Parts: sequence; C-alpha cells; structure tokens
Amino acid sequence: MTERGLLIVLSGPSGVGKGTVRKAIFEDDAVDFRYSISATTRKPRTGEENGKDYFFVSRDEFEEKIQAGDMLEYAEYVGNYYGTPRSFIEKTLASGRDVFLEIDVQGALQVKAKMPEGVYIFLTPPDIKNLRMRLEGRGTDSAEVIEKRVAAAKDELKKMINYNYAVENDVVEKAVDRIKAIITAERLRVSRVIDQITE
Ligand SMILES: Nc1ncnc2c1ncn2[C@@H]1O[C@H](COP(=O)(O)OP(=O)(O)OP(=O)(O)O)[C@@H](O)[C@H]1O
Ligand SMILES: Nc1nc2c(ncn2[C@@H]2O[C@H](COP(=O)(O)O)[C@@H](O)[C@H]2O)c(=O)[nH]1
Repeated sequence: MTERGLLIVLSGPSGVGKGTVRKAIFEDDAVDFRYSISATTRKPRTGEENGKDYFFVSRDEFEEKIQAGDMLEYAEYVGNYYGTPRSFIEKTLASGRDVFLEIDVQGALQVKAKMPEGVYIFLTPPDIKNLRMRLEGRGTDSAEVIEKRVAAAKDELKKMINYNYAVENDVVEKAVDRIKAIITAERLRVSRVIDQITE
C-alpha cells in the first residue's frame, strides 16, 4: 500500500509574507511537495495568472462548487470567497505526494478539523505595525481594504494557539529555514510511527 503524503498548511494574517515565503521554499529544487492552487472570486492583480496563482472564478461558479462539495474548505475574506479544491488534495495525498496549502486562518482551522494529522504552521509578523507596513508596501490594496485586513489580523493572531507551530517571519530566509526544518522533522516522525506500526 502507498504511504499517504503529508499535508502541510501554512497560514497566518494577510500581508505576513506567506506567499513570499512559500515561493522561496518552492525555489529549492530539492522540494518535492505539490502546491494546492486555491480558487477565488477576487479579481486578478497585475501579474497574477489564472491556474498558477489562483483559479479565478465568478461568485456563481464558486457557490456551485460549494454546493457540489468540491471545496475541502472555503472562507469569505474581506468580501471575496477563497477555497481549496478538494479533489487535488485527496488524489495527491493518496498517491503518496506531500501537499502544501497556503490559506487564511478560517480555512486552516476548517481543514484541521477534517484532517488533524496535517502539519499546521502559523506565520506571524514581528508585530502589527510591521504587518501594516508590509500591506502598505505591497501596494495592492486600498487604504480601506488594508484597514479591514489589519482588523482581521488582530483576531487571527489570537488563533495561533490552535496550530502545531508558530514561525516568525522577521527575515524571509530565516522563516524559510524554520519551515523546512519543521517539515523534515514531521516527515521523519510520521515515517517512524508507520515503521513501528508495521514492525
Ligand atoms: N520578512 C519580510 N520582511 C519584510 N517584508 C516582507 C517579508 N516577508 C514578506 N514581505 C513583504 O510583505 C508584503 C506581503 O507579503 P505577501 O504578499 O507574501 O504576504 P501574504 O501573507 O501572502 O499576503 P496575502 O495573504 O494577502 O496573500 C510583500 O510586499 C512582501 O515583499
Ligand atoms: N480559506 C482560504 N484562504 C485562502 C485561500 N487562498 C488564499 N487564501 C487567503 O486569503 C487571504 C487573501 O488573499 P489575497 O490573495 O487576496 O491577498 C490571504 O490570507 C490568503 O492566504 C484558500 O484557498 N482558502
């Protein structure tokens, strides 16, 4: 029987640097896990590609997918739907490959309730002031949306306790190394547990 892949969930407030850190992790050729592309009703930002950054869909399409049970989890965040397509996750894990999700806190906690065996990592900013500066510096959101994202972040930080790990994103390279170390340790732990069961 094929050993199931490991589910790795990177989460945390908007603007903390999840995408930046995830892209840096995937630049490493030795990384062999698959990235789960989310669906969203948000409009693409300059440079974003359908099927690469997100599957960009209409609200009607998204709601049809919810009704059909096609979403492993979904959340409405600052006026748009975001969700994780279920079939990719199930097929990839069943084939023995590890899957990496980068999703918001509401979604991560939904996945954790369904798949507690996953590895749940909360990426945290040095502080809220720094988070706001990152959102402003990114230059992709209006002042109004930034206020909403910062307000959401204050609630999300309180949910850090529900994760297996908290990683500070003070310096991107350091955060990347910390996350890689967690994944290496978790893979070893899971394979050793399976060895003991099958001994
Ligand atoms: N360690 C860091 N130090 C300083 N700036 C950072 C750091 N990590 C990321 N940034 C910057 O912060 C901004 C937000 O990063 P990013 O878009 O990766 O966040 P995110 O958590 O993926 O946001 P969202 O959830 O909204 O997609 C970007 O401009 C990025 O370059
Ligand atoms: N619950 C989910 N949240 C997701 C998913 N994909 C992305 N996100 C999170 O949404 C916010 C906003 O993203 P942005 O691209 O508009 O800045 C951010 O926290 C993302 O991590 C998902 O599939 N499910």
